[in-house]
Amino acid sequence: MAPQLDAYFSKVDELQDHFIERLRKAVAIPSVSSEDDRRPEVVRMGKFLESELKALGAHVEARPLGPQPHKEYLELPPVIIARYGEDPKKKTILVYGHYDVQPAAKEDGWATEPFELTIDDKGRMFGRGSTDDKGPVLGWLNAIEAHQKASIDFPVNLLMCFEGMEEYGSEGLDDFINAEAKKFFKDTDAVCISDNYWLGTEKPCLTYGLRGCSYYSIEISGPGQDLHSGVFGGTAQEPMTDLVRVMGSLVDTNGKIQIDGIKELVAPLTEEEKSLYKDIAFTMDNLHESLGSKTTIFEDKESTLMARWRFPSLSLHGIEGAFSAPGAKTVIPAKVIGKFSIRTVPNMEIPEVNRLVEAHVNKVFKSLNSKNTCKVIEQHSGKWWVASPKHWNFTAAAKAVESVFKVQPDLTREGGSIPVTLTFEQATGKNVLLLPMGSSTDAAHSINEKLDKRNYIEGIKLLGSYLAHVAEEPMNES
Ligand SMILES: C[C@H](N)C(=O)N[C@@H](Cc1c[nH]cn1)C(=O)O
Ligand SMILES: [Zn+2]
Ligand SMILES: [Zn+2]
Repeated sequence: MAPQLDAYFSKVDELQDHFIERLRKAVAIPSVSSEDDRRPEVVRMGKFLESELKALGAHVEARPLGPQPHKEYLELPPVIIARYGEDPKKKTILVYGHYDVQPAAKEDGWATEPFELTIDDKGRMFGRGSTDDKGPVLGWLNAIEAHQKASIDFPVNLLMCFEGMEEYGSEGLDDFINAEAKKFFKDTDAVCISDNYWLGTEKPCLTYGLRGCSYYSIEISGPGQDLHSGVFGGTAQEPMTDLVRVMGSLVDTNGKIQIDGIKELVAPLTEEEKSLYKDIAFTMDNLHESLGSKTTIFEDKESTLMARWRFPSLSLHGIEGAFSAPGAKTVIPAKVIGKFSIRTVPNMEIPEVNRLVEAHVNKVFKSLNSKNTCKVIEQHSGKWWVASPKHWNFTAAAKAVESVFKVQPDLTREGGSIPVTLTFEQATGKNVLLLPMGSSTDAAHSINEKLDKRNYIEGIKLLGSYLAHVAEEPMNES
């Protein structure tokens, strides 16, 4: 190992308590992008990053994105962009992350307060955003600080782009990235995103593919107001009765999407691709552990990985306007909005998926012969992404994994979505790599989200080591 990396790793170990305190401060800011009344907290989180970056000597700008589409009364949180280093002899790496989080409330079933970082005796650091994506975002800041405190020259110029709306479909960011591609991001040689997870708990991976996500709502309304079911039950057509039928027609218990035409859009599976899955370090036990049960659709790892990475899935998320509190309220909701999303894969095109979804919902609703009104709305869509893992950007990351974890990483795709990945690739024309920090058991988006202390600290080493290897890799584009 290069002596400089050795010194860097030691400094990261020495500073670990300080880095955990930084994460504690970040988790304490409930920057939930999907809740209107939490918007000031999202802005506060952006300001926190801005001041931490300034303290590290980075050039920082908070760029406004204007009003939120469909919610013009709300300003989008700013994108925090920063530059650390401006040496023309060094490569320039653009890193992206998000500082917003999914909603969380103790009543949802959290064992600890979601916005208080709580560390247990196994070194698990619980808190909303710990793994998605505050830990990885702070990882870049921590890497800068460890270089400074170890008096090691920073190996690259670092451009940073941290957004506050990722969990709400990255509203406004595509236009921003396209507008800045030839300005703030013009020197970019490669892009790195740390916002996904290892497949298991022991072996790191490099990720070269993501599914897209198209999110819809179905709005069914009828009565002028909520009704007493004793007075109106049996006399009024009920929106909820229609909605559960329409939602129930979208997907079956084994995850099979029931919308005509969807499966025909999926790229056929080749024999060569099929053979890739058997060598991936992943077991059904890994899945059972992260799932918290054995209620899987498939019994084998190959089918499971394919279902997660290269086939579409449709998930039902919830019903707005429905009675959901404990107890037994005898209400007939007047208007209900069902939410679902489709994870998309090559070669599914967004407009075609939208057309098939709309046709299906309208057909099923019509078959109910209901006098209620039904509308399907596309909330947001992001396209799938698949890149070449043979690029020097991936080679540098693989060497970094070996230097920190002493293993060769698996090359994986991911079931989740990071809509701007493709935007960065297209806008900069450069290779994008996903370099995860967290593990499969981190429960991102769920209750009891956590990041293991080991993943955080070794992850900071990984990010710094990646930058050191990037500096040394010849730039043969492939
Ligand atoms: C993988 C990433 N950490 C993530 O959680 N992304 C979200 C992004 C999203 C939200 N709506 C649509 N896409 C996800 O995959 O759900
Ligand atoms: Zn994320
Ligand atoms: Zn997320």
